Amino acid sequence: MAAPTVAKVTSVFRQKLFKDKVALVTGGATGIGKTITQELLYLGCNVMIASRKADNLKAAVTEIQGNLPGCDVRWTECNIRKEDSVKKMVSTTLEQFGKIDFLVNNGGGQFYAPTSEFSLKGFNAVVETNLTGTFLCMKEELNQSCLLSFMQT
Ligand SMILES: CCCCC/C=C/C(=O)SCCNC(=O)CCNC(=O)[C@H](O)C(C)(C)COP(=O)(O)OP(=O)(O)OC[C@H]1O[C@@H](n2cnc3c(N)ncnc32)[C@H](O)[C@@H]1OP(=O)(O)O
Ligand SMILES: NC(=O)C1=CN([C@@H]2O[C@H](COP(=O)(O)OP(=O)(O)OC[C@H]3O[C@@H](n4cnc5c(N)ncnc54)[C@H](OP(=O)(O)O)[C@@H]3O)[C@@H](O)[C@H]2O)C=CC1
Repeated sequence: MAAPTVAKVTSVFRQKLFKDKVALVTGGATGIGKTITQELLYLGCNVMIASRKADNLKAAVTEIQGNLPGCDVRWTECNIRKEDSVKKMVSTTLEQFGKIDFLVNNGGGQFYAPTSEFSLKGFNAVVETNLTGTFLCMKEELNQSCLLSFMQT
């Protein structure tokens, strides 16, 4: 007897619950963001993933398309710390998909170090990414389109 096929992507929610919705996921090429992206695709969303590293984004799109054949996942480069880059990310997504229903503010991170050894430049990089970057994404989404925003950082 053949071994049962194990689904690579599943959800506790009904498949196609978000049919034809559009989601924009920052940091969607890696880690938690990639997992969120795949669940949204499984639920029927079309998804734009965005972050700084084009190589990561391209590799993620290829991997995800292998896991979920026929899904519509695309990528665009963006540094969420830069306002012009965020504006371009949002306008590119709207040009390609026509709307944005969900914004997932997943892009971000931190350095692991004792406070005594943490440089001000490093601290500022974390604040500019997690706080300012998330603010810029939410502001631009609200100005150009978005209905719902999920905070994570
Ligand atoms: C503490 C428990 C938390 C548990 C919950 C959270 C878990 C997680 O977040 S899991 C991991 C998430 N992923 C990451 O953190 C991935 C890496 N993070 C990023 O890429 C973030 O965007 C970033 C904001 C943390 C980094 O931004 P980025 O602009 O890419 O940073 P730079 O490389 O340009 O560095 C800026 C500046 O900071 C200096 N620096 C490097 N390491 C440290 C350190 N340990 N402490 C202080 N400062 C550090 C770095 O040297 C740069 O300065 P210059 O070298 O003078 O340019
Ligand atoms: N793992 C954990 O235990 C926890 C994680 N978190 C948060 O969840 C989120 C995802 O973390 P995780 O999946 O673990 O880590 P990852 O490092 O895999 O994900 C971080 C993502 O953020 C992107 N990113 C970082 N800086 C920028 C930027 N300036 N502009 C655009 N994108 C950026 C990275 O892409 P690129 O480098 O290509 O820009 C990367 O894809 C982060 O915000 C993290 O702080 C929160 C609590 C716990």
